[in-house]
Amino acid sequence: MNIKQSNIANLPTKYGQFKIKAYKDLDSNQEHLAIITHNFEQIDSPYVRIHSECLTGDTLGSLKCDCQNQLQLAMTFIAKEGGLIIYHRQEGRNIGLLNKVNAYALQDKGRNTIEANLELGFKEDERDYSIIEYIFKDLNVKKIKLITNNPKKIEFVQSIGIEITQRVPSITKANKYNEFYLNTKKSKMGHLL
Ligand SMILES: Nc1nc2c(ncn2[C@@H]2O[C@H](COP(=O)(O)OP(=O)(O)OP(=O)(O)O)[C@@H](O)[C@H]2O)c(=O)[nH]1
Ligand SMILES: [Zn+2]
Repeated sequence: MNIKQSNIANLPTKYGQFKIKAYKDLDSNQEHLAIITHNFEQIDSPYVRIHSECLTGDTLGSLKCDCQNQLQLAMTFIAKEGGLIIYHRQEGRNIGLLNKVNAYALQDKGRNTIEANLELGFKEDERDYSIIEYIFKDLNVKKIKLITNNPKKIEFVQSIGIEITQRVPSITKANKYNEFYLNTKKSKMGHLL
Protein backbone atom coordinates (compact mmCIF):
# COMPACT_ATOMS: atom_id res chain seq x y z
CA MET A 1 0.00 0.00 0.00
CA ASN A 2 1.10 3.50 -0.81
CA ILE A 3 -0.17 5.65 2.08
CA LYS A 4 0.54 9.26 3.02
CA GLN A 5 -0.14 10.12 6.66
CA SER A 6 -0.97 13.45 8.26
CA ASN A 7 0.26 14.72 11.60
CA ILE A 8 -2.05 14.31 14.57
CA ALA A 9 -4.26 17.29 15.47
CA ASN A 10 -6.78 18.05 18.19
CA LEU A 11 -10.46 17.75 17.29
CA PRO A 12 -12.90 19.14 19.83
CA THR A 13 -16.44 18.07 18.88
CA LYS A 14 -19.91 18.45 20.32
CA TYR A 15 -19.60 14.80 21.40
CA GLY A 16 -16.30 15.31 23.26
CA GLN A 17 -12.56 15.77 22.80
CA PHE A 18 -10.71 13.75 20.17
CA LYS A 19 -7.47 13.71 18.20
CA ILE A 20 -7.59 13.22 14.44
CA LYS A 21 -5.19 11.72 11.91
CA ALA A 22 -5.71 11.40 8.14
CA TYR A 23 -4.45 8.68 5.80
CA LYS A 24 -4.39 9.13 2.04
CA ASP A 25 -4.29 6.01 -0.09
CA LEU A 26 -2.27 7.23 -3.07
CA ASP A 27 -3.42 4.30 -5.22
CA SER A 28 -7.18 4.84 -4.85
CA ASN A 29 -6.92 8.54 -3.89
CA GLN A 30 -9.28 7.84 -0.98
CA GLU A 31 -8.67 9.79 2.23
CA HIS A 32 -9.64 8.14 5.52
CA LEU A 33 -9.69 9.37 9.11
CA ALA A 34 -8.79 7.99 12.52
CA ILE A 35 -10.64 9.84 15.29
CA ILE A 36 -9.02 8.93 18.59
CA THR A 37 -9.68 9.73 22.25
CA HIS A 38 -6.81 11.20 24.24
CA ASN A 39 -6.54 8.15 26.54
CA PHE A 40 -6.49 5.69 23.61
CA GLU A 41 -2.96 4.34 24.13
CA GLN A 42 -3.65 3.49 27.77
CA ILE A 43 -6.66 1.25 26.98
CA ASP A 44 -5.96 -2.48 26.68
CA SER A 45 -8.97 -3.28 24.46
CA PRO A 46 -10.48 -0.03 23.18
CA TYR A 47 -13.91 0.44 21.61
CA VAL A 48 -13.63 0.75 17.84
CA ARG A 49 -16.19 1.79 15.25
CA ILE A 50 -15.32 1.32 11.57
CA HIS A 51 -17.81 3.75 10.07
CA SER A 52 -18.44 3.52 6.32
CA GLU A 53 -18.90 6.94 4.75
CA CYS A 54 -22.46 7.90 3.90
CA LEU A 55 -22.65 11.54 2.86
CA THR A 56 -26.43 11.45 2.43
CA GLY A 57 -26.93 10.03 5.90
CA ASP A 58 -23.95 11.33 7.94
CA THR A 59 -24.08 14.90 6.60
CA LEU A 60 -27.51 15.47 5.06
CA GLY A 61 -29.47 13.50 7.64
CA SER A 62 -31.09 11.15 5.11
CA LEU A 63 -33.64 8.86 6.71
CA LYS A 64 -33.11 6.14 4.08
CA CYS A 65 -30.43 4.51 6.25
CA ASP A 66 -29.22 4.41 9.84
CA CYS A 67 -25.76 5.90 9.25
CA GLN A 68 -26.04 9.32 10.91
CA ASN A 69 -27.60 7.84 14.04
CA GLN A 70 -24.92 5.14 14.19
CA LEU A 71 -22.13 7.68 13.80
CA GLN A 72 -23.51 10.00 16.48
CA LEU A 73 -24.11 7.09 18.83
CA ALA A 74 -20.53 5.86 18.34
CA MET A 75 -18.98 9.31 18.80
CA THR A 76 -20.95 9.94 21.99
CA PHE A 77 -20.14 6.51 23.41
CA ILE A 78 -16.46 6.51 22.45
CA ALA A 79 -15.92 10.07 23.71
CA LYS A 80 -17.02 8.77 27.10
CA GLU A 81 -15.49 5.27 27.12
CA GLY A 82 -12.32 5.89 25.08
CA GLY A 83 -11.46 4.39 21.73
CA LEU A 84 -11.24 4.94 18.00
CA ILE A 85 -13.56 5.75 15.13
CA ILE A 86 -12.20 4.98 11.69
CA TYR A 87 -14.09 7.05 9.14
CA HIS A 88 -13.72 4.74 6.17
CA ARG A 89 -14.38 6.82 3.09
CA GLN A 90 -15.80 4.24 0.75
CA GLU A 91 -19.11 5.92 -0.04
CA GLY A 92 -22.03 3.74 -1.04
CA ARG A 93 -20.30 0.49 -0.06
CA ASN A 94 -17.50 1.75 -2.30
CA ILE A 95 -19.47 2.32 -5.51
CA GLY A 96 -19.10 6.09 -5.03
CA LEU A 97 -21.62 8.86 -4.57
CA LEU A 98 -22.87 9.17 -8.15
CA ASN A 99 -23.51 5.44 -8.42
CA LYS A 100 -25.18 5.41 -5.01
CA VAL A 101 -27.62 8.09 -6.15
CA ASN A 102 -28.35 5.96 -9.24
CA ALA A 103 -28.93 3.01 -6.88
CA TYR A 104 -31.36 5.17 -4.89
CA ALA A 105 -33.19 6.05 -8.12
CA LEU A 106 -33.61 2.31 -8.80
CA GLN A 107 -34.82 1.85 -5.21
CA ASP A 108 -37.46 4.52 -5.93
CA LYS A 109 -38.69 2.06 -8.60
CA GLY A 110 -38.93 -0.78 -6.09
CA ARG A 111 -35.52 -2.52 -6.15
CA ASN A 112 -33.90 -3.34 -2.83
CA THR A 113 -30.40 -2.13 -1.94
CA ILE A 114 -28.76 -5.33 -3.26
CA GLU A 115 -30.75 -5.55 -6.52
CA ALA A 116 -29.97 -1.91 -7.28
CA ASN A 117 -26.20 -2.48 -6.93
CA LEU A 118 -26.34 -5.61 -9.11
CA GLU A 119 -28.40 -3.84 -11.78
CA LEU A 120 -25.70 -1.15 -11.98
CA GLY A 121 -23.03 -3.81 -12.53
CA PHE A 122 -21.55 -3.84 -9.02
CA LYS A 123 -21.32 -6.51 -6.34
CA GLU A 124 -23.73 -6.03 -3.43
CA ASP A 125 -20.77 -4.80 -1.38
CA GLU A 126 -17.57 -3.45 -2.99
CA ARG A 127 -15.83 -2.35 0.22
CA ASP A 128 -12.15 -3.15 0.69
CA TYR A 129 -10.89 -3.05 4.26
CA SER A 130 -7.12 -3.21 3.67
CA ILE A 131 -6.58 0.38 4.89
CA ILE A 132 -8.10 -0.69 8.23
CA GLU A 133 -5.24 -3.14 8.77
CA TYR A 134 -2.77 -0.38 7.97
CA ILE A 135 -4.39 2.03 10.46
CA PHE A 136 -4.55 -0.63 13.19
CA LYS A 137 -0.81 -1.32 12.73
CA ASP A 138 -0.02 2.38 12.74
CA LEU A 139 -1.94 2.93 15.97
CA ASN A 140 -0.61 -0.28 17.52
CA VAL A 141 -4.06 -1.85 17.93
CA LYS A 142 -3.99 -5.53 18.97
CA LYS A 143 -7.41 -6.21 20.49
CA ILE A 144 -10.66 -4.29 20.37
CA LYS A 145 -14.30 -4.08 21.29
CA LEU A 146 -15.91 -3.72 17.88
CA ILE A 147 -19.11 -1.70 17.42
CA THR A 148 -20.91 -3.20 14.42
CA ASN A 149 -23.77 -5.38 13.21
CA ASN A 150 -21.93 -6.39 10.05
CA PRO A 151 -20.48 -9.95 10.09
CA LYS A 152 -18.09 -9.05 7.23
CA LYS A 153 -16.38 -6.43 9.39
CA ILE A 154 -16.04 -8.96 12.23
CA GLU A 155 -14.58 -11.57 9.85
CA PHE A 156 -12.13 -9.07 8.37
CA VAL A 157 -10.85 -7.86 11.74
CA GLN A 158 -10.34 -11.46 12.91
CA SER A 159 -8.65 -12.40 9.63
CA ILE A 160 -5.89 -9.84 10.23
CA GLY A 161 -5.15 -11.26 13.67
CA ILE A 162 -6.89 -8.63 15.79
CA GLU A 163 -8.73 -10.11 18.76
CA ILE A 164 -12.33 -8.97 19.25
CA THR A 165 -12.92 -9.15 23.00
CA GLN A 166 -16.50 -7.95 22.60
CA ARG A 167 -18.92 -7.25 19.73
CA VAL A 168 -21.06 -4.25 20.57
CA PRO A 169 -24.32 -3.91 18.56
CA SER A 170 -25.03 -0.58 16.85
CA ILE A 171 -28.81 -0.42 16.96
CA THR A 172 -30.78 2.74 16.23
CA LYS A 173 -34.50 3.37 15.96
CA ALA A 174 -36.00 2.49 12.57
CA ASN A 175 -38.28 4.86 10.66
CA LYS A 176 -40.73 4.37 7.79
CA TYR A 177 -38.04 5.25 5.19
CA ASN A 178 -35.32 2.86 6.36
CA GLU A 179 -37.42 -0.08 7.57
CA PHE A 180 -37.14 -1.94 4.23
CA TYR A 181 -33.39 -1.21 4.01
CA LEU A 182 -32.77 -2.53 7.53
CA ASN A 183 -34.87 -5.62 6.82
CA THR A 184 -32.88 -6.33 3.64
CA LYS A 185 -29.60 -6.00 5.58
CA LYS A 186 -30.90 -8.43 8.17
CA SER A 187 -32.48 -11.04 5.90
CA LYS A 188 -30.17 -10.89 2.84
CA MET A 189 -26.83 -9.50 4.07
CA GLY A 190 -26.63 -11.34 7.40
CA HIS A 191 -26.50 -8.22 9.58
CA LEU A 192 -26.94 -8.93 13.27
CA LEU A 193 -30.04 -6.76 13.69
N1 LIG B 1 -24.67 1.10 -2.76
C1 LIG B 1 -25.40 1.47 -1.72
N2 LIG B 1 -24.77 1.86 -0.62
C2 LIG B 1 -25.51 2.20 0.44
C3 LIG B 1 -26.92 2.20 0.41
N3 LIG B 1 -27.36 2.60 1.62
C4 LIG B 1 -26.26 2.85 2.36
N4 LIG B 1 -25.15 2.62 1.65
C5 LIG B 1 -23.76 2.69 2.08
O1 LIG B 1 -23.55 1.61 2.93
C6 LIG B 1 -22.52 1.90 3.87
C7 LIG B 1 -23.04 1.60 5.25
O2 LIG B 1 -23.33 0.23 5.27
P1 LIG B 1 -24.37 -0.40 6.22
O3 LIG B 1 -24.78 -1.70 5.59
O4 LIG B 1 -25.47 0.59 6.55
O5 LIG B 1 -23.65 -0.70 7.55
P2 LIG B 1 -22.28 -1.42 7.72
O6 LIG B 1 -21.23 -0.37 7.72
O7 LIG B 1 -22.12 -2.50 6.72
O8 LIG B 1 -22.44 -2.14 9.11
P3 LIG B 1 -22.44 -1.54 10.58
O9 LIG B 1 -21.02 -1.55 11.05
O10 LIG B 1 -23.27 -2.48 11.38
O11 LIG B 1 -23.02 -0.17 10.51
C8 LIG B 1 -22.18 3.36 3.65
O12 LIG B 1 -21.00 3.41 2.84
C9 LIG B 1 -23.37 3.89 2.87
O13 LIG B 1 -23.02 4.96 2.01
C10 LIG B 1 -27.56 1.76 -0.77
O14 LIG B 1 -28.78 1.66 -0.87
N5 LIG B 1 -26.76 1.42 -1.82
ZN1 LIG C 1 -26.30 5.74 5.10
